[in-house]
Amino acid sequence: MNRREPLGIAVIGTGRMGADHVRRIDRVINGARVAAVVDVDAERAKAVAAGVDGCTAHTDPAAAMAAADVDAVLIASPGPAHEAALLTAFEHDLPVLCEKPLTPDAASALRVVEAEQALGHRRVQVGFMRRYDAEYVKLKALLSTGRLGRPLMLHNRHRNVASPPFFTSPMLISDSVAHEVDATRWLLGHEITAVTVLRPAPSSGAPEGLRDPQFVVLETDGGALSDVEIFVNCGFGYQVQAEAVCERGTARIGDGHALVTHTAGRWGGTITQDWTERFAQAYDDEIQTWVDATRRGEVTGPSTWDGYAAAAVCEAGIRALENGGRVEVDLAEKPPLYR
Ligand SMILES: NC(=O)c1ccc[n+]([C@@H]2O[C@H](COP(=O)([O-])OP(=O)(O)OC[C@H]3O[C@@H](n4cnc5c(N)ncnc54)[C@H](O)[C@@H]3O)[C@@H](O)[C@H]2O)c1
Ligand SMILES: O[C@H]1[C@H](O)[C@@H](O)[C@H](O)[C@@H](O)[C@H]1O
Repeated sequence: MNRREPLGIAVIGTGRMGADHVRRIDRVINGARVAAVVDVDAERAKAVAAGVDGCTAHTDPAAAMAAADVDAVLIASPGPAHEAALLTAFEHDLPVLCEKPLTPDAASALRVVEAEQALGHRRVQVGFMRRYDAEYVKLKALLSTGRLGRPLMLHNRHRNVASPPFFTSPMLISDSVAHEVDATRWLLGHEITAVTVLRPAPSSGAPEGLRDPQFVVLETDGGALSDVEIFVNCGFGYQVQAEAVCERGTARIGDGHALVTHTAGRWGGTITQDWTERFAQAYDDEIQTWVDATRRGEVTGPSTWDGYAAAAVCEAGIRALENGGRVEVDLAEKPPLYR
């Protein structure tokens, strides 16, 4: 498809992320418009549609996808609703940007992989936006030059101010560490083969019963280790940091030192408070890249396979969290469509 018209996008789910993507497509992105929004909460869908010229509001994803002016779909409903929306998009053979996680577990993610294979071509980009963040892109580029030698370890820190009320202990892995799982696979070009989850005493700042923080160790088929401190009720800020330790040096991102102040006997800066702030540019670049590729008739970026691989690693991580110890990742064979 080499399009002159702006791409008409249906946004499924108009909560925090979906509404932000609607604003982005409407005001920031070139070559696209929000043609329809969908939410099981009809009032929410209507309120979001009301702010966008020519946008219709729906409660049923299938009705929106069948609309004549819908050319592509952005899925931003909760993870458990993704599989149904993806399969409906495949019925209409529509290009999709699906927010992470692709689906919440490996079996459903594999069903999506199989359904896309049955179509015979890639249709999905998964919303692992770190691949579009300027700092992650620089780190990846540096590692790719080989100047620092072979990466031996990655140290990751992922901290949220507070978790939402529905957050469970396994979701620290499937919803949050999923980002580091993808970043590790992408930065190193390795598959993750085993996961160990260590459980320090929960923070008194975490809701009763939530295992927060957790310390996750990922082993890769290239012999590297990637550790992740996940702490979703740290209380003070949104921090995402990564340090690569290589044979001849280290490289670190995410210190947030863009602006440092010195005043009244102190020095300091500010800490971002959530992902919409920290990754604003990454989301813009992610969606623009998706729109541009879709208008050229191409599919780029993290694939359904990447979404499945992350789900399989997270599933092993959840078993490691529940039973303690180390759990090997059970990964299906990679189909030719994704090689
Ligand atoms: N990439 C990132 O950094 C990032 C950040 C936050 C959230 N997310 C992802 O975005 C997605 C949405 O998260 P959120 O924080 O916006 O959640 P949210 O709870 O704020 O919003 C979800 C919305 O989807 C609606 N919904 C529920 N089931 C639906 C269905 N079957 N069809 C249509 N709408 C439905 C809900 O009514 C709600 O309005 C999740 O997959 C989440 O993991 C990604
Ligand atoms: O769904 C959100 C989102 O993916 C954020 O990027 C992450 O920092 C949060 O931990 C997670 O709950």
